[in-house]
Amino acid sequence: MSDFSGSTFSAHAWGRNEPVYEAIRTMPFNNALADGTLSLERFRHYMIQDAHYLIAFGRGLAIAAAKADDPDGLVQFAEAAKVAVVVERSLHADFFASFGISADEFARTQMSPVCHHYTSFLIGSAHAEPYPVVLAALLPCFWIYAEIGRDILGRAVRPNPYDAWIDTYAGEEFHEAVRAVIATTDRAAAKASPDVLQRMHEVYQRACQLEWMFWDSAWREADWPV
Ligand SMILES: Cc1ncc(CO)c(N)n1
Repeated sequence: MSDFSGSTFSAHAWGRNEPVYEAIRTMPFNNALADGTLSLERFRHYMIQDAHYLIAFGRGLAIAAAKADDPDGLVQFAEAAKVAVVVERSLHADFFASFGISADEFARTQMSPVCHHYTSFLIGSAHAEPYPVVLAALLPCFWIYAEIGRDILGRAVRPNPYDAWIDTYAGEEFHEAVRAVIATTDRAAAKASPDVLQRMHEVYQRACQLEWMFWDSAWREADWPV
C-alpha cells in the first residue's frame, strides 16, 4: 500500500482504496456500459435501485447539512441534498420513460438487499456519527461516480444507449460539486482527532465496498432470496 501519511485525508483514502476503485472500473457492468452492450434488463434494475438510493442519499446529505460546522457546509450539503432529489426526478421523468419503466413497476419494486444495506449504512452513519465521519461516508458516492463517469466517457462506444447516464457523471457540473465535497471533507479531517480520522477511513472504505456491491447487484439482477 502506498504511504500517503502527511497528505490530505482524500489522497490517503483514495490511495488505500485504489484496488476497490480498480475493481469497480473493470466490472462487467461498467465494461458493458462503456461498449454499449449492457442489457436493458440490467440497466433497468440498476436505475430502479438507484432511484431508491438517491432519495436515501439525499436524506444523508440533509443530515450532513444539519451537522455542518459552518454556514458554507450547511449550504453546500443542503444544495447537494436537493440535487440528489432532482437527479432522482430526472431518472423518473426521462430515463424511466425511455427505458420503459412504468410507475407501477417502480412502485412494486422494493430496495434490493444491497441497496437496502448501502442506504441503511448511509442514513445510520449520518445520524450516529460526527460531521467529519458523515462526510467520509458520503464522499465515495460522489468521487467514485465522477471517476467512473470520466473513465467510461474516455472509452465509450458512441452513440451508446446509456449516453445520458455517462454525460451526467462525466459532466463538469458534477465534477465541480465533487471537488467541493473533497475539499470540505479534507478541511473537516484536518481538524479531526486521531479517533475520528480512523473512523473516517473505516466508513470511507465501507462505502467504496458498497459501491462495488451496488453495481454487482445490478449485474446479477439480485433480489431477496425469500
Ligand atoms: C449507488 C450510487 N452511488 C453514487 C451515485 C452518485 O451520486 C449514484 N447515483 N448511485
